[in-house]
Amino acid sequence: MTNRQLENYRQAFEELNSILEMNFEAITIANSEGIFTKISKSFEEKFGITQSDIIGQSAFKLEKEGFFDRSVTCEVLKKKKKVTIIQKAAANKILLVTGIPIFNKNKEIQKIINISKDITETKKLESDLNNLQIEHEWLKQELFKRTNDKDRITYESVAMNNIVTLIDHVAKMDATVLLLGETGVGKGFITKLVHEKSGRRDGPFITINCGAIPENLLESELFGYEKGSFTGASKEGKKGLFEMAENGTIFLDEIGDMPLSLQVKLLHVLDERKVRRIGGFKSIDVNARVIAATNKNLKELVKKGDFREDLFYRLNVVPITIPSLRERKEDLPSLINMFLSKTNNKYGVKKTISEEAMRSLYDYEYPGNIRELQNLIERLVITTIGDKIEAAKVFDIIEPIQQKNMQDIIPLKEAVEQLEKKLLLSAFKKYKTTRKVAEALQIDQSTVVKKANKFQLKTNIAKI
Ligand SMILES: Nc1ncnc2c1ncn2[C@@H]1O[C@H](COP(=O)(O)OP(=O)(O)OP(=O)(O)O)[C@@H](O)[C@H]1O
Repeated sequence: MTNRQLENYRQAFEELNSILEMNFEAITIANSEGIFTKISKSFEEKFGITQSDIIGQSAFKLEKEGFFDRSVTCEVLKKKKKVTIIQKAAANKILLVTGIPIFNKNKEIQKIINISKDITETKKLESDLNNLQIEHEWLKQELFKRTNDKDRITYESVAMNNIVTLIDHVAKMDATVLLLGETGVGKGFITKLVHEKSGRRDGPFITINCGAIPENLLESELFGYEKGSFTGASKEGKKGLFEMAENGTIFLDEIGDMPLSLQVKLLHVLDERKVRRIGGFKSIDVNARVIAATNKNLKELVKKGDFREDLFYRLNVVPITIPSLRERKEDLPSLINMFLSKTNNKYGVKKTISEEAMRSLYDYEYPGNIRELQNLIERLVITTIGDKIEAAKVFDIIEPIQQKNMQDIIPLKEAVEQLEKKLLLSAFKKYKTTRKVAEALQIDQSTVVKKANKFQLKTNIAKI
């Protein structure tokens, strides 16, 4: 080698070293066996890895030991070409590494130069952006749902969640639904939901309270009449509600109060899917989904002969029992907040509820269920002078109601059952398990389970 060649090599070596000393790129160099021979100063500084950690070490060994999750040097040696990968390295760093093979004249890999860029921050930003995009999408959907469904169903309880799941499923089928439950639990509300979730949502939603209308009027309302069919009938005749509900849903509220004579007619309409107006001879096709509701025990009415058994089975295709508010107190806080915000909006005020007031609202039994809660919140908002509804105000309203309820004369058996149910509820709230409840009430555990089932207490009963 001439002096000049030697000098050229020395200069090239110095140039390479000064590149490696520069602070902008993190570089490592490995030989044809994947052993690291050099690392740049910036590599040391950026990733806190010292020469002694890596020089003389095999990339294969470091990969195996988990020094980094995958090695670009190994991949270049395998693929024999330039490779770019994302690598998880020490100190939770994420690196974008490009490995460039340097070939000798026999086209064998002589060295591999790896250039690493720290993209930890970029990756984090990318993941944050991704999360934000998901959140944004969710919020958009939620906003859409809320603006398109102003009277959204509010619940937290497992019992109501099961009902909503069932409704989602049943709504799409055209089956008759029978809603059962105490007054004010939301039977009408749920019926509307079934209609809105069904394929009939663009059709009419017709409601009739079968208990509030005199028998002869109810008949003409439901089935319509032909002109001149009775004194006082309009000259043109009138369409009945079944006809008006064409392609939609008809909600027969308080079905338990429907007079027996009309029950026969209703059964006929349900069986034949045809209706005949009063005074008419023509049968008119009926294409309406029927949803019925009652707060009465239909089986008892059947036993007493007040409700037709065949109609009961005809309606009881999909029975859904909505539990009372007492049995799903988990729903109370969100219902209270929802009614509070609705009432605030209605009256243009911004009342809040103190924690203690919230607790007293929670402890109340709500014989009138959600309707009573709704009215109670409205009364509280209207009668509270300041901005905060306090417990004293709640008691002002609740206590007289409670006293009134106590004064009601009801059959002794019913009163005893009410007390039993109340006791069981309080005991479950406190003791959680049937064993402890049985101990506290000094009865058998099997009696506790039997009574909890009888009263449909949807407590998460742990049978221990
Ligand atoms: N889960 C709910 N979320 C929000 N509002 C509800 C809910 N359930 C019921 N409501 C509201 O409570 C009130 C009473 O409900 P609804 O009239 O449907 O009860 P009901 O069981 O049909 O009563 P009744 O047997 O006396 O006819 C309504 O104003 C309804 O909008």
